[in-house]
Amino acid sequence: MVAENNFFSSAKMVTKTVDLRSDTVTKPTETMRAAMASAEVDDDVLGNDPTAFRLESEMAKITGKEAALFVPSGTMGNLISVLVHCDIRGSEVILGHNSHIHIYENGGISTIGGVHPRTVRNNKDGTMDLDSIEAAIRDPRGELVYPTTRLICLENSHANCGGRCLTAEYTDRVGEIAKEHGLKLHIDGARIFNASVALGVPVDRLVQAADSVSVCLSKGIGAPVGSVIVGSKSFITKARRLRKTLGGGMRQVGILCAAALVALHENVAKLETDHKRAKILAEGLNQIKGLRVDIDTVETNIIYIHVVEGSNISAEKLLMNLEEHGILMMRESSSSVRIVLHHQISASDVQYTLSCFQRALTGGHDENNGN
Ligand SMILES: Cc1ncc(COP(=O)(O)O)c(C=O)c1O
Ligand SMILES: C[C@@H](O)[C@H](N)C(=O)O
Repeated sequence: MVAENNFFSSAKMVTKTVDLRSDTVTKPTETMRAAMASAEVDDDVLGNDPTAFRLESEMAKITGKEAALFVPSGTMGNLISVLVHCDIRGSEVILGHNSHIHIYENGGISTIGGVHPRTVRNNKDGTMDLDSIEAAIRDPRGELVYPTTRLICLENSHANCGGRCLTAEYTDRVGEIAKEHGLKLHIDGARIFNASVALGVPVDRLVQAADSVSVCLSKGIGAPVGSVIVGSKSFITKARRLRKTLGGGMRQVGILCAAALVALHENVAKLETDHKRAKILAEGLNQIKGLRVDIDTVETNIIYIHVVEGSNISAEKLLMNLEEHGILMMRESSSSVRIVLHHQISASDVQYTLSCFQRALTGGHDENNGN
């Protein structure tokens, strides 16, 4: 009977699902599905799929770069970019110790590209100290024993630093350091649109100093699949070849690019609302005993929530309790969880989430289910 009671009580608790695991969880909208169904397509390996070409042309214009290339994922976008810049054995890339490329991409730049990572500590705001970057550049006089630095990578907005935004001025300074030392600069711009909206700075200005950028279409702007890398024409020519080598050349890819064009046209404008709702949710969570959120670090759509010492629940248990109410989130550490907002999270979802947190933390009764 207990099992049955548990079943009924847990079944009753899930009144709706609020998926806050990531901004990668969005489902294609009806407009996207209609665009996919009617997309003009052709073989994008033998030539240029016309819809892919439209998307790539638009992304080159938005980012202020000469050319662009659609790729299946942000991970492949970063991998191709690093491997194009570091095409000589013994190359080394300077990147953040907390960067997505270094932590969440299976070390692909090393295992596939033979590129050596040299990490510099990320500050809480996603930057790396300029003097630390410069100090990490290998002295050419040590070429007998050192790898050769060829690339610096930044990430904007910075996912693991809570979606913090790098300013154009900071990026320009890193670009100057790269140029002074004959290096290239790549930006993992998975959420560059979020940074652009949060800072009120156009994307092309934010990435002006970069030789290449990988922009995710499947994150904040809600396309079902894909990323676009941008750079010079010669960079994109090399990237296209490497995409094929890695198995990323797809045929009638316009079906996916059609949805991405809808995302570009319809969802960039929604990012400001995502950021406002993130702020409202962060401020509400910060009022709940047992939780701590550093409100000032919530600049875009990502919130890190710390379960403080002395609270009556662990991060694991909190995730389980919330999941019983249909609230899905990612565990960040033994004492913290992550929330990512997106255009399919409504204002009422934010209020429902806050009420579920309140109940989970205070063991409060669920007024809807009387338990
Ligand atoms: C900052 C950042 N870069 C790159 C990626 C990789 O994108 P994908 O998941 O499409 O491979 C992600 C994933 O969400 C990300 O958050
Ligand atoms: C988990 C990570 O790989 C993914 N990029 C996300 O932010 O959800």
